[in-house]
Amino acid sequence: MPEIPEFTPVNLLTGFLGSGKTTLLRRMLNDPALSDTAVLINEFGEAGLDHHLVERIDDNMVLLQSGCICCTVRGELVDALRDLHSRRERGLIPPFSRVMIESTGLADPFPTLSTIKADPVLRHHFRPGSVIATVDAVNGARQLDVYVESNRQAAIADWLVLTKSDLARADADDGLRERLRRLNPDASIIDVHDPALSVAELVAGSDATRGAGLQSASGFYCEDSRELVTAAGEAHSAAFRSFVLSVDRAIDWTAFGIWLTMLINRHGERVLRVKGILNIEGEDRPVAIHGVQHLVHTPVHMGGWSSQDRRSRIVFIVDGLDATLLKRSFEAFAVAPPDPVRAASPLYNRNR
Ligand SMILES: Nc1nc2c(ncn2[C@@H]2O[C@H](COP(=O)(O)OP(=O)(O)OP(=O)(O)O)[C@@H](O)[C@H]2O)c(=O)[nH]1
Repeated sequence: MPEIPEFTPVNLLTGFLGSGKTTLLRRMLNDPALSDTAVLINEFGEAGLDHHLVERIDDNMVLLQSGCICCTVRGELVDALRDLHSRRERGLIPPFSRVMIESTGLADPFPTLSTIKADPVLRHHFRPGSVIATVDAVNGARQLDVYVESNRQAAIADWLVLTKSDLARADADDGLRERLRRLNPDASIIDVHDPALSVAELVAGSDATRGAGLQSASGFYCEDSRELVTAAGEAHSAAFRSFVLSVDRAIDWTAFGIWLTMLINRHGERVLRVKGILNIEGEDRPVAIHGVQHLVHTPVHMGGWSSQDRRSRIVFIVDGLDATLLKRSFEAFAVAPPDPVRAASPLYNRNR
């Protein structure tokens, strides 16, 4: 039975879209040292997938959806934390001694942490814990150039965890580290593949560095989307949109692959994130797909379906792309048509 601290630390796992937050969270939750962790997952989009991708769904896991934790769903965050505390007090859920929040890839960490300190109930039971920010070694430099959210996340972190160094050019890592060091000299920088990385240390953090992070970030503000100012101070109109494509029928893998490749080749810069759980023809298990701008990760077979709902769902977060056109092209090219149509279609007979 874990010891319940007087003030339960609330750790924040932040980092830009697709930078590896859920992957790191899964690793943390698999570590016995962190088994007594309640988890709040916040996603920017119409349909959250991360709680499926973590492949752990229980009473100590809460999904905060349909908005960004630092602005539109801040009230939901307060309610969720109060509810977790109340259910723990009444013995309705397994006791937990820390909370981990995985924020959206667009969230400003500062309002989330200040919410915990400002709320009249929460501040008696919880305290801000360490902030862990994942930074993608492939896309991170460009994201820092263009998206102010990425700078805010890195500036407030106690730990900057470099991800995807295995996919990046060897020299990309040095430049990125240097840049992160200038942005946040107090943070510890570690590569996610470094054998010395201890997830228990990540959550321990230090009050001293956290205080510095909070102050340096206090001038930042959050907009859920739309008009933003870049780190360089230039006006930047970022039309972030999130939408989900959902399909009842099984998807033809070849047709889908061609469609996705064409989309990324043409519009990769503007596809900030694509992630999906797909029901592929001839496969019993769901397949998870991930893309971040021009980088498409190797698809992964998941353990199994978590419910009877076997629809494919693909979440997009785009910057200035027309969702209607994208949906139309998806339906035209990527969705497996019913059998009689398929038989007559050269596209769907390819590679068979
Ligand atoms: N090769 C490699 N792939 C990684 C690494 N970290 C994450 N990925 C992959 O990157 C993709 C996105 O990872 P996620 O963990 O879902 O990223 P995220 O930050 O949670 O994404 P959002 O919640 O959408 O912002 C997945 O395909 C991961 O398997 C890494 O260090 N190396």
